[in-house]
Amino acid sequence: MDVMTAILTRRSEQKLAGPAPSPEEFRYLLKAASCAPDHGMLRPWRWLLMSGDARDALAAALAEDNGKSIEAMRAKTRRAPLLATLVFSPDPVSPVPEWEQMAAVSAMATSLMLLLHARGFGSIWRTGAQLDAEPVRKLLDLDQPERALGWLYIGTVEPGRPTRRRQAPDVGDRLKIFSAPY
Ligand SMILES: Cc1cc2nc3c(=O)[nH]c(=O)nc-3n(C[C@H](O)[C@H](O)[C@H](O)COP(=O)(O)O)c2cc1C
Repeated sequence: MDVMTAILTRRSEQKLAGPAPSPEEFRYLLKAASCAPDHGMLRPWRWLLMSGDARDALAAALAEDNGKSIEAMRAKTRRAPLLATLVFSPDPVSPVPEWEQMAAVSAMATSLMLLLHARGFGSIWRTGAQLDAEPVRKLLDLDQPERALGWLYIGTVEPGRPTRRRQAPDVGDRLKIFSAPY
């Protein structure tokens, strides 16, 4: 799949079943995604993969935080066979400002989503108010200044579902050709 097709046909997928990439395949795709632009090549991120019953530990942490039932939270964490938590691990002493480090994480994550899509996997990046909840931080073993940036839900879109090719928006009003005032 060429890059233009990958970009125009990738969509956030709510309904995802198996199969999901194996840890080895995820690692392979991540290696490529880590070639995204990254000032200082700091790679200020890490991923935590959860599948099978291991997803229930996150459900328990979410339930502990919001007081809802573990079953209700399990229904969320089991929406895809692979749950990949994206952790931002900024380098606090680097001369590269934190916002640039965050931008590098976003570039890597977008590249990964496109690579997953090109390989036949669907994904959606989900966030929410509970990312900073103490039980979640504890489960993910987050140390300051780390913070979770969300979960990539990964799996396979149901077979036969038509592609939802995007109509690329007209962004002409966001573009100006600068001409020097002299
Ligand atoms: C940082 C980030 C956080 C997101 N959080 C959520 C979320 O919590 N729930 C959700 O349904 N989608 C979430 N999304 C997905 C967007 O809603 C989705 O990309 C947008 O609607 C455009 O749809 P598309 O990805 O199919 O083009 C998130 C996307 C990004 C980049």
